[in-house]
Amino acid sequence: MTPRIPATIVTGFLGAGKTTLIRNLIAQANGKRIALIVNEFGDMGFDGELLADCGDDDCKPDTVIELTNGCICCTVADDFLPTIEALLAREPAPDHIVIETSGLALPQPLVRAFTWPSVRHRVTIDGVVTVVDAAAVSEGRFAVDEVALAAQRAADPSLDHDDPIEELFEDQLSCADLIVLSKTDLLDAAAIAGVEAIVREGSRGAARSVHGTPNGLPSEILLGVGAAAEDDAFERKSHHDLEGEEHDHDDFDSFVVETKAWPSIDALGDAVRLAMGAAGVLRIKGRVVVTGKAAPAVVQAVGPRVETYFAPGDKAGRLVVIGARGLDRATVETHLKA
Ligand SMILES: Nc1nc2c(ncn2[C@@H]2O[C@H](COP(=O)(O)OP(=O)(O)OP(=O)(O)O)[C@@H](O)[C@H]2O)c(=O)[nH]1
Repeated sequence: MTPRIPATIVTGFLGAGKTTLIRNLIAQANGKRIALIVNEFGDMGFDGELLADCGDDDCKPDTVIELTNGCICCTVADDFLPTIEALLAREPAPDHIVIETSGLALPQPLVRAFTWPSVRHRVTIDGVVTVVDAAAVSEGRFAVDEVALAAQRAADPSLDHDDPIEELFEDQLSCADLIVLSKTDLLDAAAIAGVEAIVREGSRGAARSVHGTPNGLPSEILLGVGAAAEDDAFERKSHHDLEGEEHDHDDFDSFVVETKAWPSIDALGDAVRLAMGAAGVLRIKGRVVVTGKAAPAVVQAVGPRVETYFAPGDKAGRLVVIGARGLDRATVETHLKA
C-alpha cells in the first residue's frame, strides 16, 4: 500500500501569523514538494500571492491553490474536496500538503473532510497547527470583558451576548495538535506566562505548544507531528456542534479598497492606522503603490499594530479590509482613499 500523504492544517485568528509561518516553511522545503491550499475570507487573495512569491526562486512552493469562494469550513464539500482530489490525481503527487485556513474558519469541518472515502486512504492529517497571537491574547482581544458583559446583561437581558471572536478563538485552540504562540517577542515573561495559562486551559490534553518567532519555526517542529487527526475527527467539536447550530460568517464582513498611488510610505502608514481605528475593523492587508518607488509597499495591520514595508510583488493597489459585521466602511474608505 502506498503511504498516505501527510497534510498539515494551519489555522488561527485573523493576522495571527499563519502566512508568516508557512512562508518560512516553504523556504526550508529543500526539494520536498509542498502543495499549498490557501483559503481567504472574502474574494480577494493576498496570502496566496505572498506565498507564491517569496522573492527567491529557491523557495517556491510546488503548487499554490487559492480557495476564495468562501470560508473553507462552509465550502468543504463544494470546494475543498474536489480541490484535494485533483491535487491527489497529479503526477508526481506532493510530498506534503499544507492548508492555510481563513482566519475566520473553524478547523473542525475541515478535519472531518479527511474522513471522506476518496481522501482518507490517500491522506492523513499530520497535525492541526493553531497559531495563537500571544500579543492579542495578552491584550484581552479574544476574551469577553466580563464586567462590561454583566453591565450589558443588567441593562438588556434579551441581548445576544455570544462573542463570535471568542468562540472562534476557542474552537481553533481546542482543535489543535500543535499550538504556536506567535508574537511572544512583543511580550515580557509575565505576559507570556499569562497567555500560556489561557492556552493550556483551552486546548486538548494531547496538544503541545511552542513559541514562534517572526522568522517562523524549523520544519522538524511543524511537520512530522504524526497526529492522524482524522481518527478522532468527530470528537473535535466546535461551539456550533455543541449548540446544534449551523455555522455561518454573518458576524463578519470584508471588502476591498482600490487605492491610487500614495505620496509616501509614512502617509500610507498614518492612513492605515486611522482606518484601523474605525469601528469594527480587525484586519487590513494588501500591497499599494508609492510614488517614485519601484517596489510596492506591503500593508499588514492587525489590531493596534500596523506595519508597512517595501517588498517585491505585483498586483499592487488594493487593500483587503476585514472586520465585524456593520463595520464603519465609510470611515475606512475616507482614510484609505484620501
Ligand atoms: N513581531 C512579530 N510579528 C509577527 C509574528 N508572526 C507574524 N507577525 C506579523 O503579523 C502580521 C500578520 O502575519 P500573517 O502571517 O500575515 O498572519 P495571517 O495569520 O496569515 O493573517 P490572515 O491570513 O489575514 O488571517 C505580519 O505583519 C507579520 O509580520 C511574530 O512572531 N512576531
